[in-house]
Amino acid sequence: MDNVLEIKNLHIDVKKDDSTYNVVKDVNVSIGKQQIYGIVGESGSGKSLTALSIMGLLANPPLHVSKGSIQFEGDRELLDMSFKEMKKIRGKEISMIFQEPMTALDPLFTIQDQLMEALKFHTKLSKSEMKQACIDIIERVGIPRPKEVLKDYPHQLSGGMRQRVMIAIAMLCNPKLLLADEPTTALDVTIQAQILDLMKELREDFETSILMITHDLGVIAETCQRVAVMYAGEVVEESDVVSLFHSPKHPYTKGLLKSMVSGNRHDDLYSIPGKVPSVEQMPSGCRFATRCPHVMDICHTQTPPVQEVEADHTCQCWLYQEELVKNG
Ligand SMILES: Nc1ncnc2c1ncn2[C@@H]1O[C@H](COP(=O)(O)OP(=O)(O)OP(=O)(O)O)[C@@H](O)[C@H]1O
Repeated sequence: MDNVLEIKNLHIDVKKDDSTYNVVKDVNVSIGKQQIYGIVGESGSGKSLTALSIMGLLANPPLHVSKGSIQFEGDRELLDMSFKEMKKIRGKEISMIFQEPMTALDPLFTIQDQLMEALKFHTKLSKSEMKQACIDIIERVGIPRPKEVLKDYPHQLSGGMRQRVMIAIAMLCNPKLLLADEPTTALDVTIQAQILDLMKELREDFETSILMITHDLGVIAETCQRVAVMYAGEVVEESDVVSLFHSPKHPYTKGLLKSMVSGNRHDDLYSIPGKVPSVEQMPSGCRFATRCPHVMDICHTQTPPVQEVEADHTCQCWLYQEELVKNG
């Protein structure tokens, strides 16, 4: 499968006071055409920063990409593009939707104004063609009474409808890649399922690839083909979704799965002990060592290499480097 996006060795640093800390380290992710690719991890694992760096929207300063490459459609290096070049790509070729549509939609403008703004910037359609495009996309994302809804302001719509509007704006120019950062977290469970179904339909209709960012393995199971598990700024495991759920390798992934299963059963709720380390207190060696039930001496001092543990399934953990561990 051809890739629409390839992130290679991405490093993001943050400046705090007079020091520089690493927040995203050596991330490698390849998203295939029309694939839904998931990034999963707890809060603070670097998921959003990875997505923002694709859009060229990292808050710089204090954040900056210190190393790596992000190639769009084979040979277009996003990290080398100027602000002006990225502005042309954002909303047209790569779109993004966020957790809380209320913060992304402008409360002072109608839904139609906000859709028109994107069309005016990215297309040369006439006014009547633009109006029709607005009606069509609103209808396509499953909003009833499109003509009336276009005259509404964001606060007049429910949370689920606002998220549909965000998706409509994102899909308006038929992007090749949609970045979805926790798109259903703020919604109740039934609406969550509807929005995920809508995204799966749109991927097929628009032939779009989707990067799904979530802390919820349920969302990954429901929508994605491949997945990267991120912890403290690193991808600790990467594979196709079936392999991850049936044969998880990294102790962190196993912990996430255990908390998901016990959460569904409503019995003793399991959570991984401890919390993601702050950037100032990042452990040397394996970043998960302080929380890992299988921790060994080497984990505290040396970063484990990324290893292919099964076909097309990688893991960054000393447990899978037995020979190295034995031989010191
Ligand atoms: N503007 C910023 N200034 C300083 N540090 C930041 C900034 N944004 C993020 N960070 C730090 O970078 C790390 C990764 O943040 P990021 O938002 O990517 O995590 P995340 O996995 O998306 O979590 P969440 O789901 O809570 O957004 C966190 O430790 C966070 O404190």
